[in-house]
Amino acid sequence: MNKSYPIMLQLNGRKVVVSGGGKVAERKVVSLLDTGAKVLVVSPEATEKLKQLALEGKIIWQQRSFSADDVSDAFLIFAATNDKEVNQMVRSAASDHQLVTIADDPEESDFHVPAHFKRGRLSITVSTGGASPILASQIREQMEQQFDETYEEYLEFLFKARQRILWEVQDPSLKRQLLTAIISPEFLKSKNREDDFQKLLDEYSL
Ligand SMILES: C[C@@]1(CC(=O)O)c2cc3[nH]c(cc4nc(cc5[nH]c(cc(n2)[C@H]1CCC(=O)O)[C@@](C)(CC(=O)O)[C@@H]5CCC(=O)O)C(CC(=O)O)=C4CCC(=O)O)c(CCC(=O)O)c3CC(=O)O
Ligand SMILES: NC(=O)C1=CN([C@@H]2O[C@H](COP(=O)(O)OP(=O)(O)OC[C@H]3O[C@@H](n4cnc5c(N)ncnc54)[C@H](O)[C@@H]3O)[C@@H](O)[C@H]2O)C=CC1
Repeated sequence: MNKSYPIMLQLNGRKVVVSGGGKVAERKVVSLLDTGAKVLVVSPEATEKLKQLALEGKIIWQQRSFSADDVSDAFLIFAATNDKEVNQMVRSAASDHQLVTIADDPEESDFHVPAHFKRGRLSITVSTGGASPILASQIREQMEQQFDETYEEYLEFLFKARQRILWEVQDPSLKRQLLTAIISPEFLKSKNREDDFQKLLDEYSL
């Protein structure tokens, strides 16, 4: 049974330590870039991409082997070296309250990274609980087709329209009706969402 609990973490300003600088480390680091996390990569070698990110000041790369005190004030920790013993050393260096993921040991990890993508405020994540990362990746690709770029603007519209409904409508059932109406395919496809929304509000004299 999969007992894991899905959450969206706010990492802004938090320290995230990645041990290892290979392709797995790179994939995890790239997906951390827009979170505002302070990413420290500790690894004797790094991919070209990681080196470039370090040069641009987007991450810090310390070119050396992992040492236990690297994780002392980290919020999230990725053990992503190709050395099982080093990865276990990272696990042992962390305290119980720190969140650790070990690239080659899902059972001993506090969290897994799901396949994911964003369309503005919409975030879609897919987890197979370690059964098949490739299936997770494939489902993510299918979802990317279904929820294409148009969703970014649509979500902004929904956000603003919802705020207005919450402010202006007192009656709970009308509120629900309007909140449901704005997610209809007509609004998704409309070229004049704001006008259509205003017309809808006018119908109810709002
Ligand atoms: C448990 C988990 C822990 C974690 O890393 O968080 C984990 C573990 C392992 N992955 C392994 C292999 C591969 N992982 C990928 C790809 C991804 N792996 C990701 C997540 C996760 N991988 C977590 C579970 C997620 C879930 O199942 O829901 C994704 C979704 C997210 C990301 O990494 O950002 C990203 C796709 C991103 C995307 O496309 O969207 C590929 C495909 C490729 O590289 O193209 C392969 C090769 C094919 C294969 O082996 O299946 C191995 C064996 C290593 C070895 O052989 O030594 C282990 C260890 C083990 O299973 O023991
Ligand atoms: N969780 C996942 O998504 C996946 C996990 N894996 C597993 O992840 C691990 C890493 O895979 P890759 O990135 O492909 O390997 P890689 O060989 O490309 O990179 C390994 C990195 O670890 C670094 N390293 C080695 N010893 C170190 C030490 N003592 N301290 C700090 N860094 C050290 C190396 O310099 C190198 O940068 C493997 O154990 C593999 O089994 C592989 C594929 C996917």
